[in-house]
Amino acid sequence: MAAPMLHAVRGAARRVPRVSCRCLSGSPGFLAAVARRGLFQELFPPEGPGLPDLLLSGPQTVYCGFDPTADSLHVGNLLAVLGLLHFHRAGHHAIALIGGATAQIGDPSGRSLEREPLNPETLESNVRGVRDSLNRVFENYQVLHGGHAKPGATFNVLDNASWYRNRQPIEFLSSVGRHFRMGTMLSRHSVQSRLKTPEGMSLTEFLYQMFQAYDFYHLHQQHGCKIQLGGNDQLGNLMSGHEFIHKVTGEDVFGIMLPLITNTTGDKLGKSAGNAVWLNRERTSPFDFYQFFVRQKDSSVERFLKLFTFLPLEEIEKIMEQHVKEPEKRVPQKRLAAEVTKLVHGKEGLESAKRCTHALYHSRIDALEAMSDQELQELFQEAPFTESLFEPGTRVLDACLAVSAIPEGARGFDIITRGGLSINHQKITNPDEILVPGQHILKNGLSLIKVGKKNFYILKWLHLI
Ligand SMILES: Nc1ncnc2c1ncn2[C@@H]1O[C@H](COP(=O)(O)OP(=O)(O)OP(=O)(O)O)[C@@H](O)[C@H]1O
Ligand SMILES: N[C@@H](Cc1ccc(O)cc1)C(=O)O
Repeated sequence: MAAPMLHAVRGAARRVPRVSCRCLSGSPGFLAAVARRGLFQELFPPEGPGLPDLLLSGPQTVYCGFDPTADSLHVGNLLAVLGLLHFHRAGHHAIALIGGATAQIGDPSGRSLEREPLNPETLESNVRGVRDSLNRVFENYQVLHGGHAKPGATFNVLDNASWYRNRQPIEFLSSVGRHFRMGTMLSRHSVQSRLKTPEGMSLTEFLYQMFQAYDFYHLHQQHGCKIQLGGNDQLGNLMSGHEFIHKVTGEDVFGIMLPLITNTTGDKLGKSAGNAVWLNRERTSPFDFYQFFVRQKDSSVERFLKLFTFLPLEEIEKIMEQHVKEPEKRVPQKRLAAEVTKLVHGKEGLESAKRCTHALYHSRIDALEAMSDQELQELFQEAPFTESLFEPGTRVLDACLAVSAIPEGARGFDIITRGGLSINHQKITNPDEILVPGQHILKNGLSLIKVGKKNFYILKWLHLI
């Protein structure tokens, strides 16, 4: 069936101020509460009866898009997912939109170079990975915080490839493209900054804003969606959606910008900067994920507790008061890490992260013994993993040679006698010592061999009696 022609509503083509954001903390109710956490930073457009009134009028539909340009979401994107979950808690309908179509175009916002095109297999596996990130975070949120959500709220994951699949380019350009003005599109920051570079910008990327605007329109028509969330690099795209929808329906829709999470050098955490902390275990293990938050500086931990957790602000205040008295305990960092790891990897993921922390930093044998093969490989990513048949009478020296932890001959022998070796966190100085199950070999069949300060080797013994 042909898509209906879109007509501009008479008198609706008004000009929207180019940069018109304002702080939300003065707004009433739910918006103010989330703005106080620092999560909802700015609103677009600021004038008119506005978003606060719309939210008071009943449950609304809100969306945020994620382009599957990698096979997992990351910590920067998590903030946008949390924005959606705050809406869900307040009884609204949240849509996480996977940009299966827009990822093939590539958003120029915040990028100095055009993205490489994605081949169909990579795209398919990225869509799967992003869907997995979104579903897992939502399932964990349901288990941990679902009891606080107002009844009736929904959370859906959609893919914009589903509404572009059967569109014809000529029909699309003639019905949608004619509502976009070149001057306005050219004025976007994402376009201006790229036009100044020697490579310039392709038509494909230039048109990205039209597709994101059309997504908003589609969700507005099909799901009554009037609110779009995005990091503050998305302002231009949100404005395009607002202008387009206003032109063809005469209705007002809203954009809410979230702050961008940056690293210590001020770069946006994400795929493009190559510094992403991923939400999928295959890319960042629960242990590394947990440690990322444990390592946060005192200067950012309070802000992160407000942004990345659902802890009430009063509780965060108390945690910070305790921190002033006992900073060495790093209570806020540990609480932050525990809350976010639970949300992303579930309770089991948090337990795994803690087991790995105890095994690595506190030399705890019981933690090492309880670790699965997957955890071991995640924790000692660089460590060679060797499987070997156990034979009674095997010496420490034989085990070390089997995993090439020491060189053959006198040099290897010396490393052990001079105290450079430990097995399962116990120092061993006699190369001829016989391996004893229960001591050198843990119940899970493991010997963790360490040479020097940080060279780990994992030896998994098979056929232990
Ligand atoms: N570091 C970040 N802090 C806050 N929001 C972020 C961050 N990174 C991405 N987002 C937001 O997540 C949403 C989805 O972004 P997208 O899928 O394009 O990822 P991205 O990391 O921005 O990609 P890239 O780094 O390749 O530009 C957008 O609203 C974007 O603004
Ligand atoms: N343009 C967004 C992702 C997105 C895709 C489609 C949308 O409809 C909305 C947002 C980004 O790159 O961060």
